Amino acid sequence: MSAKHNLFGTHSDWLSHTLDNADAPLPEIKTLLTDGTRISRKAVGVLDIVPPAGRSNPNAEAIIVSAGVHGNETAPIEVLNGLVSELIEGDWELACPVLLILGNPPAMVAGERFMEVNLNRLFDGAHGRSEYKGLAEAERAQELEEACRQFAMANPQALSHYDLHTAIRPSHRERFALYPFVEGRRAPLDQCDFLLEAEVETLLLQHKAGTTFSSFSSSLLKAESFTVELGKVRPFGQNNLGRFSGIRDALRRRFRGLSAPYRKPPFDHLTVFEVVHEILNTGKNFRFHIPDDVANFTEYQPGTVIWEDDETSYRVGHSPEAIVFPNPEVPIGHRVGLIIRPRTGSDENFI
Ligand SMILES: O=C(O)CCC(=O)N[C@@H](CCC(=O)O)C(=O)O
Ligand SMILES: [Zn+2]
Repeated sequence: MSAKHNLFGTHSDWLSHTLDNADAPLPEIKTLLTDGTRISRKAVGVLDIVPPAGRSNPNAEAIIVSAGVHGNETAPIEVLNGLVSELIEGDWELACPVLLILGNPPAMVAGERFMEVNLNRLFDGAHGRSEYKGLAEAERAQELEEACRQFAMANPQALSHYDLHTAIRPSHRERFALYPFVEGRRAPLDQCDFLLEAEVETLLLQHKAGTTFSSFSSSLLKAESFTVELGKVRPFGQNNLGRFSGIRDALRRRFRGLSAPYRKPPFDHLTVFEVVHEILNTGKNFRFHIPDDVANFTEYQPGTVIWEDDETSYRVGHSPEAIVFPNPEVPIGHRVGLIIRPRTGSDENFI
């Protein structure tokens, strides 16, 4: 079934339509696929897709998947675009409502992480702060929050959100997920199974709520949300998509409402770390003592000074700690990196 539809104008697919209309305030447009699946393009890069009434949703769920919240993290964008093309071509049938998002189209066109301000620091209402007034990324954060809210209200099933990224630095662990902090929350077994199915074998437990997209959906929409890091930042067309087949196949399986496959080695258990410290650029003569290009999960021994400023410093505690996302080139108040250590006493079945 090759569906005739008007979603992408003259463009061959969702991604080329999004890139070509990156700055356009397009009105909502709806279409019906030949199998009765309804697709609404809510805004540029935002597709709300609902299976036909009466089709069973065996996992009783609704799913939000976002990519391109950072414009230069292109592989997950290509993965999501491929899944949309498959669905529209009728290669498989959708079982559950999905909201698919390409987060920052102007930054995708520019091949940049962001244009004026990091979109992934503007959620959970942070877009309303006076310093972000009038910035396109603040408006986009608000638009995405609203699209997610409407989707969650229209679909009261169990909600999951996967915000797909790739990392700036190399990494000793190629794929890892971050689980936003919500008081008392523990990652359910079926979410751990999904991460392993996607070949994500490492989980980082955040220690406090933040203003990322996954933190917003987790705390405000009560979704099971994860930021998922799937490899390294590369420009469009330069990704080895073979390295992203895990997430592609796992998402397709979920979209089709199939049950999870059994865990298979080497992806049969998650290694869990907890965030123990968030490094912020304090602006008070802030000095970062980690080289710029160090790989994620590089370990530091007890006593190592990680950063200092004119008032305070951070030193590794009694056991080794590792760095994730080292990046001192951020504005004052923004995250320079996360300090993590292996979680002790984790329960294999219920993290
Ligand atoms: O590689 C890097 O330094 C950044 C990769 C990235 O964009 N990571 C996300 C993580 C969001 C979270 O903490 O959930 C980000 O920094 O926004
Ligand atoms: Zn990112």
